[in-house]
Amino acid sequence: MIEFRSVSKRFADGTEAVADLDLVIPAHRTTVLVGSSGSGKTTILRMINRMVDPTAGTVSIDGVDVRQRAPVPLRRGIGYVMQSAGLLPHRRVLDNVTTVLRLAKTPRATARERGLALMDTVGLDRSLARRYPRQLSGGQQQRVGVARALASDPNILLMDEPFGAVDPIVRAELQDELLRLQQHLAKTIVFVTHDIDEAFRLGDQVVILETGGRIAQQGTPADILAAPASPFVARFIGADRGRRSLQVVEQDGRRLVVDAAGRPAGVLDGALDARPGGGPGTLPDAVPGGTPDARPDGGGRP
Ligand SMILES: Nc1ncnc2c1ncn2[C@@H]1O[C@H](COP(=O)(O)OP(=O)(O)OP(=O)(O)O)[C@@H](O)[C@H]1O
Repeated sequence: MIEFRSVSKRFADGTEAVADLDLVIPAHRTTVLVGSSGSGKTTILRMINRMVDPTAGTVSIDGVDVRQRAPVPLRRGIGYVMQSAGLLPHRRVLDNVTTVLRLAKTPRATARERGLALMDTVGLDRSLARRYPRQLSGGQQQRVGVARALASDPNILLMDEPFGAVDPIVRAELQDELLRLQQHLAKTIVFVTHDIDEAFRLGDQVVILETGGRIAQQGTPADILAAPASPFVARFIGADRGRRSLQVVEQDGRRLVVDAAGRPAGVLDGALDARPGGGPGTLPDAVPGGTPDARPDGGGRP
């Protein structure tokens, strides 16, 4: 668990990036910090691995104040992924992935094996191991960045707008990959983004920040969608513009879900009201297991 207690950060020029922040980040979950530019997200993230030290308050990991830890070993034990991937341009992909292992004097063959296994983990073909970063696509570079961050098997992974520079399709792929990875790895992930859709997709906990790192609302995506805590939050999540409202319309005998602008978002699964008398929103209370095919006697089909 990572805990911020009464944490403030004032930079030398007087900018108060974070003011009196109290925040608990649970272990083995993904917490997403989301907010507009300048709301202090990066500063909060960097106080965890001491790239920035607070001017007041304490940041602790599992009850230990991070200031009791020397910055370099602390950082080596915490994965960090940035928007630009931050790869070393003159080193091959595999060498980038194994940077931390080499610093820790891991034997060459062991580091190599681990590096290749990490490439598998993040969905990178091993044939790319000998390429240089410039010979990869933006999405592939980000995967290398994630593999490198996982190399020391850290408990904590800090991700600062990691998918901000890739196109929407690749971004969605990377988000899927992260969700898949996290199911197996269960790291404590702190993820920074501007994008509320990305926050809702990835976050077990979402923290919406206003200027000065003030928490406008924190909770699960469902909590926040169901009850935005203020007009600011409603605006931020698009609820005030009806952007989040979905409706069901009938077309060609199928029931489509459309968004506020009338764009199709999907087809409503017919299983919910397939029985006689079923209407919109009817639960399948007469069908054990949820769908006819799931009946223990196999009686769903003729
Ligand atoms: N080294 C610094 N010196 C002075 N001010 C800084 C420094 N780093 C950040 N700030 C200021 O602190 C505030 C918070 O910055 P921070 O980068 O944490 O915000 P952010 O929410 O991550 O923004 P963005 O989404 O644009 O990256 C901003 O006003 C920024 O200009």
